[in-house]
Amino acid sequence: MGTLSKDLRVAFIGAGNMAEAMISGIVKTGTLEPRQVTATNRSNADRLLELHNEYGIQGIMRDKLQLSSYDVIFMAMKPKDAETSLRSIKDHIRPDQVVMSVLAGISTEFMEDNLNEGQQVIRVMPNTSSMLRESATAISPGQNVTMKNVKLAKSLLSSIGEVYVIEEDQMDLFTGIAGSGPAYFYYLMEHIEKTAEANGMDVKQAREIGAQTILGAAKMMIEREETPTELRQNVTSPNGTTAAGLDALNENGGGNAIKAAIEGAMNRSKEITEQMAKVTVQ
Ligand SMILES: NC(=O)C1=CN([C@@H]2O[C@H](COP(=O)(O)OP(=O)(O)OC[C@H]3O[C@@H](n4cnc5c(N)ncnc54)[C@H](O)[C@@H]3O)[C@@H](O)[C@H]2O)C=CC1
Ligand SMILES: O=C(O)[C@@H]1CCC=N1
Repeated sequence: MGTLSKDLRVAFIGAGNMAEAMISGIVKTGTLEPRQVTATNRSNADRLLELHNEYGIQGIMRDKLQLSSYDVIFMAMKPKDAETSLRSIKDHIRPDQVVMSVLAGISTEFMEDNLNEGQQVIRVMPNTSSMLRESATAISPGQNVTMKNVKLAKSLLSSIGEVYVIEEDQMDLFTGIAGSGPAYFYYLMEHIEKTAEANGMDVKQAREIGAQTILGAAKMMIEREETPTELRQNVTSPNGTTAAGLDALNENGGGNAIKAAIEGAMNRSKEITEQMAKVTVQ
């Protein structure tokens, strides 16, 4: 990916978990210098100071933020605050500035409807592994965005992990798999720890062992040619321990639970889109 300009300036509106994960990835990889990044929120000055102390970035209260001096403006508040926030920025930005939203369920159409005609927008779905440069991030460009700014988005976001340009109608599914996905693995880990502890192992040791096992399996799927089914079969000896484990997983609805989790998150993303459309119509 191309080198980013030392003059590029990026603002995060909303300074919560997702903004921090992205800021950490962007700054700690040296992709942008801390002076190029600003975070803002409505009223929590302590939080802005915390981000300044940790990453060296600027923390500026929302009413003091000079929006016109940023090339990229990340919307990183909750989806319910999207409409008010978009409307509050629309008359303070130029069409050549690009608004990138990480908000689940907020469509490029919704962004464009709540900003001025011709505004460049990109819908982004990262995950919190951005913090360690391991996000799986999707982007879907809006209708006014230039190729130059799509390239800029790819360069900037590749500093926090892998970037996929996808059709926007796949964004809800992507959110179910990757945006929400880390939580499924943390939930899995919580159960590994509980089970290990109940069977006499130290929790800290169980966490290390479980995490190394998840990491190893993820690397096998990325680096090897075999399909997940082949990889699973390679672990599973006839009448062995894995077969017993997988039988128990299936008897307890393991496969269905994974499908339900992804579709549950996907459907919630669609529902947010529908709810927001109703809000705008009223
Ligand atoms: N947490 C995650 O794993 C992911 C979150 N997202 C999206 O990121 C967004 C933020 O999520 P989190 O960081 O987890 O939430 P959070 O609750 O940790 O942070 C939200 C932040 O927005 C601020 N805020 C709210 N309204 C504002 C306004 N009008 N102006 C300025 N700041 C405002 C809040 O003060 C807070 O700092 C959500 O829309 C979510 O869909 C997307 C991908 C993954
Ligand atoms: O739970 C949520 O709504 C956000 C979006 C994807 C991950 N976290």
